Amino acid sequence: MAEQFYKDLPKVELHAHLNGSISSTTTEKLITKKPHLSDQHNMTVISRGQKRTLEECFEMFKIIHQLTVSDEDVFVVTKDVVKEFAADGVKYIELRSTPREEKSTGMTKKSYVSSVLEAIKQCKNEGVDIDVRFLLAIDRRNGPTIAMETVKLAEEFFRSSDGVVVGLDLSGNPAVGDGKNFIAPLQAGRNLGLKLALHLAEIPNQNEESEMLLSIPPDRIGHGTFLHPEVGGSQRLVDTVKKYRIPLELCFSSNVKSQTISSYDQHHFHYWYNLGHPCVVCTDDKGVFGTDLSLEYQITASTFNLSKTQIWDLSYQSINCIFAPESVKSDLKRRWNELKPGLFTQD
Ligand SMILES: CNc1ncnc2c1ncn2[C@@H]1O[C@H](COP(=O)(O)O)[C@@H](O)[C@H]1O
Ligand SMILES: [Zn+2]
Repeated sequence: MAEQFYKDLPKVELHAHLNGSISSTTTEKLITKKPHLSDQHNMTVISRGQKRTLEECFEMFKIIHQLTVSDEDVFVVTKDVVKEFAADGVKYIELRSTPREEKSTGMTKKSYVSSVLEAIKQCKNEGVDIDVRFLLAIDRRNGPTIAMETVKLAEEFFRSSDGVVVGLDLSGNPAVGDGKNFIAPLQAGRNLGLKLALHLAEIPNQNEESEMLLSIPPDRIGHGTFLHPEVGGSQRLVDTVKKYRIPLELCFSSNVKSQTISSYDQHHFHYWYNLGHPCVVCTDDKGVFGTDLSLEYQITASTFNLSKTQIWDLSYQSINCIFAPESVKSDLKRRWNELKPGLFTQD
């Protein structure tokens, strides 16, 4: 549990996968309806001090996906996840999720997205204090044809969701498939006005793929762990990211627990933060990695010795990286400034 300062700090969450963000309370709720999966419960979260390989994490997602197989499941999960982020002091979130179909329950990719959006709408109507936007995710293991279908679906909801659907994500096991196959669908999405948040260089030795994906260019980068030369990336990749000033979504617990990074102090936050490059602290999968955004900010502060003012600035700067329009950014900045005095008179 994070200290009160980090909980009270108003925060923006820009990298959260819906099915990776399910809390153990919600998992229990889902398992009650699916007793045959009851022995899977402890398979959905990596406990404190434990680690897995990234490959093992993707096995965990297969188990979690068995728990969310109907529109009702997706609706329940979205509502709970949104409320949990709000309770943690997150004021603006961009959730992302891969539309899935399930013949046995009649769930289609379209109804999946509708269920997510309905849950978001209900949270708003209930007065939950958080602005929620949504990115449709492309899972790289499903290939470019499905990716193009996802872009089409995103386009439909982009037009009809009153600004809630703002873009596309490229994710999934980075060791599967080739990123260059997704350039065309991603570019098509971009031409439609959808913003792009792409997982990039989450594992080593993907310089060629990273270079191609950066040429689009994306609006934000997920992880970017192996972009810089010190870890086998290249100066050219760094220069491209700097040239376009593409913000990085950084997820400490995710990278350490899935072992793409050996320890917190080795995290590439250090490299990019020292360059003055936009860095956004995120959770990735708060359920799987047993974390929340407050804790991720606290880890950032304690690992890199950042003052409360520096942490405040980090949170404030993240507002510049959201996909919602400028007017939303101004509103959030006003909100942050209103909350600031209360936060700094506590000690
Ligand atoms: C740990 N690092 C990661 N790297 C890449 N992709 C990840 C990921 N963590 C999650 N996902 C992606 O998000 C899906 C689960 O949420 P949704 O079913 O879409 O809501 C995973 O199946 C994977 O495609
Ligand atoms: Zn991710």
